[in-house]
Amino acid sequence: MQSDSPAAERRESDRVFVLNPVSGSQDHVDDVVKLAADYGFEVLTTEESGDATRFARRAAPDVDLVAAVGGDGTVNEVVNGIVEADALESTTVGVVPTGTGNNFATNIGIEGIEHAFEVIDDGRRRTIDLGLANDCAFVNSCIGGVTAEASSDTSSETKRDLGVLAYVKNTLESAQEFDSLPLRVETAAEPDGEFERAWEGEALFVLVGNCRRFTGSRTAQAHVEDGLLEVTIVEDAAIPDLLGGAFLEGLFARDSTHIIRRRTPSLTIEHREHAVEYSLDGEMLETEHLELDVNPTALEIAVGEGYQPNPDEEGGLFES
Ligand SMILES: Nc1ncnc2c1ncn2[C@@H]1O[C@H](COP(=O)(O)OP(=O)(O)OP(=O)(O)O)[C@@H](O)[C@H]1O
Repeated sequence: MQSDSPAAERRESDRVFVLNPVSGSQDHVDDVVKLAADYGFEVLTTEESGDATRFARRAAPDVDLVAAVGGDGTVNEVVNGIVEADALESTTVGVVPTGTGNNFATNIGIEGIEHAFEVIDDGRRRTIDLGLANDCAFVNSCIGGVTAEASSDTSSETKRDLGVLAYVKNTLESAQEFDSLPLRVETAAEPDGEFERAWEGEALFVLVGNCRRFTGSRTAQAHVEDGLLEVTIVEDAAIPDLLGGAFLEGLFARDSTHIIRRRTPSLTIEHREHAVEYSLDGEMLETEHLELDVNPTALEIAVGEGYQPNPDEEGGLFES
């Protein structure tokens, strides 16, 4: 395997922290740098978007662990760097939550900055599923149909309380009219022999969760070691329901005629006319044809004591 860094340039530490100084409220840099020095970990600070991927790609072949210090977007960049270095098997990912939403960190039981250092130092390790969208990796979710403008307008408080539903809520409240998406979504057969299915129609949003479920409630974490993605299609026809005063969280939590849920190891999403903007853990990807897969239990992560692979043993709302 080829490495970007010459063998002579061995790292100072076998754990490298990739720090995004502009994530979240941006007041975490001094604390993180001090903690890293106390623990003897190396810190690489990003200067622009894309640096976290580059730093992780270069460091991964030489180290045991690369930690993302930031929010979900930084985790996504770091994981993609490790994938590009072809170093998934030998690299653990740590997460220090200094972002705005920190959904992934919450899902894996990381409670704060100091806790993250303790977990990275000697906490549990688990291997979780890794989502792939047209060969780009994602850990939490892939979302189509929620506009980038809506994302940037959403307040941090709403984002923290509702996660991705905050964007949906914001879009519904601010948009004068909705551009529905004429989509065809094909979900593949489950490993246990369930047959494949296709859905075709006008969608408002398509939400695909690996470590994320779109109920907006306590069980917002999906089963992340089952080799499956949880797909939620919100049909255009759901708009009157969504605008009719129904609590968004409640609507997503129960069955609805216009909300389709599937669990599948892979799927394709096709737009009949033009490219759609998808958000992979908050990082944008524009394409007409999206292929989504799971690389089962491919990503080793440092998890907190509160992490549960399967948050609800009952399986809940999803059909295969
Ligand atoms: N030094 C930098 N300057 C500008 N942008 C950066 C820098 N480093 C990283 N980025 C970009 O910042 C973006 C946001 O980062 P991130 O998602 O980690 O934080 P957040 O949006 O505050 O948190 P969350 O996604 O959890 O709500 C990412 O797209 C990343 O590429």
